[in-house]
Parts: sequence; C-alpha cells; structure tokens
Amino acid sequence: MHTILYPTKDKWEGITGRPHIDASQLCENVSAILSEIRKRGDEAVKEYEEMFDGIRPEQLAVTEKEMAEAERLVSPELAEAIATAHHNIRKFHESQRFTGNKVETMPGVECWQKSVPIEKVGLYVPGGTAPLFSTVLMLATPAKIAGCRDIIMCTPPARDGKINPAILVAARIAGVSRIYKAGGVQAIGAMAYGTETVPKVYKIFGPGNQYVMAAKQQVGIADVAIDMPAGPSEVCVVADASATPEFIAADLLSQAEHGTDSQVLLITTDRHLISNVEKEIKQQLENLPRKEFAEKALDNSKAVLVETLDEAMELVNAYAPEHLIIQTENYNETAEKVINAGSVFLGKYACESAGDYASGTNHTLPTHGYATAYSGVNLDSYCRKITFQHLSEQGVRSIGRAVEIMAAAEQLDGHKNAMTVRIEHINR
Ligand SMILES: NC(=O)c1ccc[n+]([C@@H]2O[C@H](COP(=O)([O-])OP(=O)(O)OC[C@H]3O[C@@H](n4cnc5c(N)ncnc54)[C@H](O)[C@@H]3O)[C@@H](O)[C@H]2O)c1
Ligand SMILES: N[C@H](CO)Cc1c[nH]c[nH+]1
Ligand SMILES: [Zn+2]
Repeated sequence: MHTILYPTKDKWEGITGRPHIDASQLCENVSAILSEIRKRGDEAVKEYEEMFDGIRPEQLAVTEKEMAEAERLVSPELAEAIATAHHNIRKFHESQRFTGNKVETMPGVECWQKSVPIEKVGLYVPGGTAPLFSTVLMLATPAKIAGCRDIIMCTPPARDGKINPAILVAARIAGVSRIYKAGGVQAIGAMAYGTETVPKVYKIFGPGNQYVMAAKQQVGIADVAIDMPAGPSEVCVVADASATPEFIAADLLSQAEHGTDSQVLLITTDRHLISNVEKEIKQQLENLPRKEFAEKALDNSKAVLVETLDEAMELVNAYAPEHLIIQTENYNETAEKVINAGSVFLGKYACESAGDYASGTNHTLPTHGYATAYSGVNLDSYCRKITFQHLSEQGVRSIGRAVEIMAAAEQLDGHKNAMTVRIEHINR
C-alpha cells in the first residue's frame, strides 16, 4: 500500500483512479469473442470454455443428475448458512416492493405506475478464481421476488467440467430456472444473443472480472439491458483515531483477496493508524491462502492521511467506492456526508463480509467510480414501471386545450387533432 500524506486537491485524481487497464485492447478482445458467439452459438461457447477455463463442456446445460449430486455434496452446515443468508436477503429485498398510487393530476385525469417484472433475466455468477455462490443468492433472490418468469444463470465450470455444488444448491434455493456451464465473455454473449442451448434474455445481471464487465458494457449498447458495470471489487475505509487497526486490516484484505485487479483505500485523520494498519496487514497476510492476489491488489492501493473527516468524505465522494466502511467515533454523523458509494457499513462491527454474504443487503454493486450514477442490484432492477393513465370527459375538458395549444406550437397538427376530435365529440 502506498502512503500519501496530506495530498492537495490537485493530487486527488492520482488517488481516485482505478488500476490501469488497457481499455482499447480489452474492448478489441471482448468484441472478437462476442462476434464469434453471435455467429456460431454453442460451438463457439464451448471453444472459448476450452481456451479460458481449460475444459470443453460436453453439454452446456446442467442436468438434474448434477443438481441432485450437488445436494449430496454440500455439508448440512453450509446448507444451513446458505439458508440463513437467503432468509435475510429475501427479507430485505421483499421490503423494497413498490406500491404505486393513482394520482389525479387534474379533475378527470388519473395517472399511475405499475411495477411489472422483466420476463427473462440472465444472471452471471463469477467462478474464475473462487466459486461465488453468494452471488447466486444476491441475483436470484430478488429476481424471484419480483416475479421474473425465466431466471437463467451462467457460471464457468471448474477444470473437471463440474460446477461447484454450493453454486447449484444456492441456485435451487433461490429459484433459478436453468443453469449453463459458461463463463466470461462467452457467457455474456450467449445470454445476450441466445444460442442453440442458452436462451436470449432481456436483461443481464451480475458481477465479474474486467472481461465480464467489458462484455456486459458492449452487449448493453444494442442487444440487451444490463444491471450496471460491476467489476473488480473495491473497498474504502474511513477511520479516525478511535478505529481498530486489526479490523481495518482485515477489511482491506477481505477485498484485496478477490483478485489482482481489486483495489482498497484507507482514508484517515490519524497518522499512527496507517502504520498500525500496515503492521496488521503484514501479519494477517501470512495466514491468507490467497496472499498472492491480495499482495498484488495492495500494490494498487493507498493509505491517505487527511486533515479532517470532512476532507476525508470529500475524497470518498470523489472516489465513489463500491463499498465504504466508516469506522469513526461518530459514524452516523460522518455518514451524513456520503453522496457517492455503492453500499455503506457503519461502525467497527459492520465488516464488509457481513454484506457480502448474509446481512441482507445486495453485494452486486457498481465499481470503477460508477457509484456516482448507478445503484447496486435491488428489487427494482428486475422490474419496469409501466405508466397508465385514464381520462374522463371531465379530463378532456381539464387538459384538452393545453394539449391543442402545445401541439400546434410544436407544429404537429396530427397530435393536436387527436385531442380536437375528442373535444368536438364531447361538445356535440
Ligand atoms: N462488483 C461486484 O458486485 C462484485 C461482486 C462479486 C465479485 N466481483 C468481482 O468479480 C470478479 C470475479 O473474477 P473471476 O476472474 O474470479 O471470475 P469471472 O467468472 O468473472 O471470470 C472468469 C472468466 O473470465 C474469462 N477470462 C479469463 N481470462 C480471459 C482472457 N484473457 N480473455 C478473455 N476472457 C478471459 C474466462 O472466460 C473465465 O470463465 C473479481 O474481480 C471480483 O472482485 C465483483
Ligand atoms: N465483495 C464482493 C463484491 O464486490 C462480493 C463477494 C462475494 N463473495 C465474497 N465477496
Ligand atoms: Zn467480497
């Protein structure tokens, strides 16, 4: 981790930048794969599976036999933990149900919204370096609550051609309709265009590495809707002298271990905290099986000393982290200043892992600064709000003239006439 002391504002860009990616090369590679998937369907998906995941799946669809085998392989303890997480995720997302009201904007003019589920959704569950079965719960639970009819899921198989059993069990618990063995760009392409086996969906959800994120952004231009750019994980911790270095180090490492392109950021008003956290990181790293990933991610990461918590929060908002942990004495007060963040964790006990797995909030969140404009996945992500309106004769009398005048002023006589014929009909 690089330490930066009291940076002036002109240095902030160097702090808020994400790890460098050669975007043009990435886009070119992704686009070439997508175009093969579009042209050659299943065959191309299998070829890229062999190239990137080291296994050519005989068939892409997961069978009932594989589902049953997975149920046997998952320990009762893990199944219970998954059930606990699912319960909390369902409870929190059920509380997000929309209730639309009819509004009479003028006498006889009624307008309202109805929330309608997206019929066909495609979920991407990462599996390149870790089998993220928690992501299954995060994506499928709200899809099910929303009432999506077809919930399909893609995830890369392991080298033995199988999908991690916990992913399959979580999928069954959360209500996924069909599962396919495909990862990365090829999975996104398959769900965006449809292949002989994988159905085309209307919206693709889910996080992934830089390839997955770039593929979603490309297919999102013209072929399918996407939830948001959700790429390599990030966490930003804001702390003052009251914070616990051991906890902060653990939180930073918890996201650094996701991948070499992850990034963590510590912003503090206490100079000693930085050295204490660094000492803790060194110690904790020794016992981390994914030490190599974490070390590389830490190379892209920074600890920043600032004068005040107000300045810390200004820097947080400029960075727009996926996750923000606030470990300050008056964390509620500090939290008032949050403008740009995906998900916020308050106080020393709210570790990000709680939200990653089991507290109930969603862990599929905007990265790379997109928290300035996107929300994380939530119940609304799976619905559209369709507006309805009804006009009575009184309604025509209320707004008819305004419509006629505006249409005429826009030089759209056809529009004007649609109202005029009604006004005349009523007055006949
Ligand atoms: N933002 C969020 O909400 C969130 C949530 C969970 C995980 N994540 C992130 O998801 C990511 C998971 O990454 P992962 O790699 O473990 O799994 P992944 O499933 O995202 O990616 C694996 C796939 O990448 C493809 N791939 C690998 N190398 C490639 C190459 N050179 N060219 C083209 N395609 C290639 C392969 O097809 C492989 O199947 C991590 O970065 C993690 O931080 C983000
Ligand atoms: N931290 C990730 C979101 O950025 C989610 C996750 C899944 N498993 C563990 N963590
Ligand atoms: Zn995580």
